[in-house]
Amino acid sequence: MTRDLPTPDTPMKLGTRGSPLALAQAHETRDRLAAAFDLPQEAFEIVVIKTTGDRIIDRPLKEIGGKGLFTREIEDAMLRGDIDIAIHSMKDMPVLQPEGLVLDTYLPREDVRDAFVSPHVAGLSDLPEGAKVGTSSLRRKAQVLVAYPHLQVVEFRGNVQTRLKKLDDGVAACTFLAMAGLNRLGRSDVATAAIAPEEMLPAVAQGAIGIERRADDTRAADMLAAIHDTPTAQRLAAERAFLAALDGSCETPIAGLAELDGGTLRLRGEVLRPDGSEAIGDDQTAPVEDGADLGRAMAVKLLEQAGEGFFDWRD
Ligand SMILES: NCc1[nH]cc(CCC(=O)O)c1CC(=O)O
Repeated sequence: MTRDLPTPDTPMKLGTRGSPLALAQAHETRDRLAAAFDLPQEAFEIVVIKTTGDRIIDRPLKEIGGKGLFTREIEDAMLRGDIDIAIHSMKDMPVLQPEGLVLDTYLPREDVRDAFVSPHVAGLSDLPEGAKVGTSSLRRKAQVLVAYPHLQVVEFRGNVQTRLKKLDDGVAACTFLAMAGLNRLGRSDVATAAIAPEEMLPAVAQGAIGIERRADDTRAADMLAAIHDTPTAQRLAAERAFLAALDGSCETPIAGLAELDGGTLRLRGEVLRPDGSEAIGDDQTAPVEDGADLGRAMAVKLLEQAGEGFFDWRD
């Protein structure tokens, strides 16, 4: 493969969205590849692709197309050959990829927890009746309302700076951000507190970076194998099987977290009514090689418990 390695004249093209977090993730990927193959940074070119999801920032995501909104255009660029690989937050990735593309390389996972962010209080339990919680995440909204039905949830989008400004302006009393994103941006100072998974189970694949390639690109496959993190892959196999079996494509609040202890995988999963009136969870272990089966079985069990109409809602 050595003869095929990228050079500054023929760089490998890394496709990414242009947000500060997306760029930090692309830089991390470039640095890991450069180190693994002893190549200069110039052997990699970071190509920013503007997506519809990035352009429309004033409407709720579910109105403009939901999942895939931030990834489809990047995948099209890769299928055209404009880029060689694409770097994604796995949390935002649909469970199935388009024909001709493969998504099976993961970098070591960051902190999986959600951060509580507030200029006013230390935690959700300190907020008074009717206080506004800003989030555009259906999962976080439902989780907040299940535990704190006296709070009010308001739509909240934008990057870290925008959200902090909104908090300053009093649009909401607090918000949530993934610890992983804050850490990767070097902004863990923004977090008032990291929320334990027992209190707010994170989104499936939160904190994980995935790298997608064309199925027939053997050089990309060989190069990505050198920076792949197997424990992250084992955890995501269980979480994403859980999500897929729940049909996570629909606008459903779902949380899931797999953790490893030696050869044993522990999976916690949760489904919530979108209005936050009910949550159903499960917590099971299995040998790590059975993670995907565990995820599917847990989904089936929770769907059975939830029953008809659990996910129906009007907003
Ligand atoms: N949906 C947006 C998104 N996708 C990934 C992250 C954070 C990084 C991660 O979870 O890997 C975020 C922002 C957030 O939830 O704060």
